[in-house]
Amino acid sequence: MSSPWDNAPPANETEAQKTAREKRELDALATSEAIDEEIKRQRANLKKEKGVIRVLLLGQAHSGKSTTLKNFRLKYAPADWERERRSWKAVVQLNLIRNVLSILFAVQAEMNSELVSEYPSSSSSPIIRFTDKHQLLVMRLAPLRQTEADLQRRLGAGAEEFRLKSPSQHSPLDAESPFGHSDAHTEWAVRSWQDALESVAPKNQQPLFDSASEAISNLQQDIKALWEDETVKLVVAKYRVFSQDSSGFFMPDVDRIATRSYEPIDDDILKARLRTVGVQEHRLGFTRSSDTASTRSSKGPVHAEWMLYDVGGCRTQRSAWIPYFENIHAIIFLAPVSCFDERLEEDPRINRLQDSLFLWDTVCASPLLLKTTFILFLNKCDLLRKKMKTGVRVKDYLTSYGDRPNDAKTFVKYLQIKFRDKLYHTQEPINRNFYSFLTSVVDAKATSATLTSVQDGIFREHLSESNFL
Ligand SMILES: Nc1nc2c(ncn2[C@@H]2O[C@H](COP(=O)(O)OP(=O)(O)OP(=O)(O)O)[C@@H](O)[C@H]2O)c(=O)[nH]1
Ligand SMILES: [Mg+2]
Repeated sequence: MSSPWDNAPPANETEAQKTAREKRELDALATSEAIDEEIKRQRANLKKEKGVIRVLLLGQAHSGKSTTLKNFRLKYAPADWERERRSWKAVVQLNLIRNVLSILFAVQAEMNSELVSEYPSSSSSPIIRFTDKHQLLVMRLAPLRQTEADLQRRLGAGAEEFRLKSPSQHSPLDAESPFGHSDAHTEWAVRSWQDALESVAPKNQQPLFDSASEAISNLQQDIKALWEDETVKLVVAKYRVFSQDSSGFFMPDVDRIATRSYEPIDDDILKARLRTVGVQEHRLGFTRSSDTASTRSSKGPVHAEWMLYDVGGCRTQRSAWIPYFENIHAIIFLAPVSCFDERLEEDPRINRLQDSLFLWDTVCASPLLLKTTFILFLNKCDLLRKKMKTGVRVKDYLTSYGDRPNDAKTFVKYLQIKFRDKLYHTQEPINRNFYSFLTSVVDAKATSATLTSVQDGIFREHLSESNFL
């Protein structure tokens, strides 16, 4: 197509025709410039998108992936963090209600067993005797079941507990086969973490007097009485109500949380448990001065965009990870170290630490990830330290640990080497970028320092792909 400037104006052009032609030409020029601008903008966007550093958070369910993501947002996206703060209220309330209902479940099971047997289950265990007070507490707290159902409906699939179907023998990447069919897609189309939070976000800045807050605050004293009761404590210990994982455990905070005006503090948000369903994308922007960004750069401030992908870690969700392996710059792999004596929720025959090691093996062996930076978080060190003090022996669950000292420090060192060796031995000996950290990602202060190192490491490795301002 010829440009409006190609043709000379006709010789017999009138003044009116000349004005009209010049207007047409000016319009055409403006349109052409607008198109050029749009192309330039799109190119810049494309370049920007190309410069995005993509980071994938991997690990089994409950390993701490979403909690790590929360730490990234707390540190690098404080405005988003503040905007979402009040939406976490519903999640914390749901976690607290689940704590109460778990206790009630155990109390009722014990009450029923009292009816069928006159004898305590073991002669060494203390005798549990209920009174009318306990019957009354069970009755008064029963409406929390309805509140749980309401909150769960508002929060969506992430708020649903995992339900065991039929465990079968399979690879750690999938319920059926590493790359084949699984029931992941049945859970795929549900709402994301952000959608879930938006659905419960307060519509204005006024305190939220919703029905859940009302119900919980009305029962504050009963919840407290249940938690502090000596007989109930025996039941909680006997049924190991909170033993496997302390995820979303808020019972000691009843006074603060079970009030109408409750607003979550940072620690509550980090502790709150909301299962990730599918894969969720979170964009983060970093601007740093060149001297801290990299020794290789002598230019001004460096701007980088990161896309963090948080995935569901449950076995049925893992096949959804594979498409994200392509073009990924870094993987942050969460391996919870306190779970060496625990079993997978979705397949109770499998030890959780073994599952983490298998999963790490499988991920390291992927040919798509040869140039990817591997960052290992040996997580839940706080829970490991507590567990080791109770005298649980690692070698009873991990025979290869042998007669090494049964303390947290020796054990995490042992795991650090085990994971590192697996990374270096799964492929031809090539230089793979590897960093490992001992973490407790519910500790925001300590995690902040770790994230600075992580950011430095990824920046250094992938600086050429970042944008320079
Ligand atoms: N004490 C302690 N709790 C932790 C730690 N890391 C995570 N948690 C808690 O463990 C629970 C599960 O953590 P998430 O971050 O939701 O786990 P996830 O890996 O995202 O799990 P999925 O979404 O199911 O794959 C949450 O309640 C966290 O607060 C830790 O280092 N120490
Ligand atoms: Mg998650």
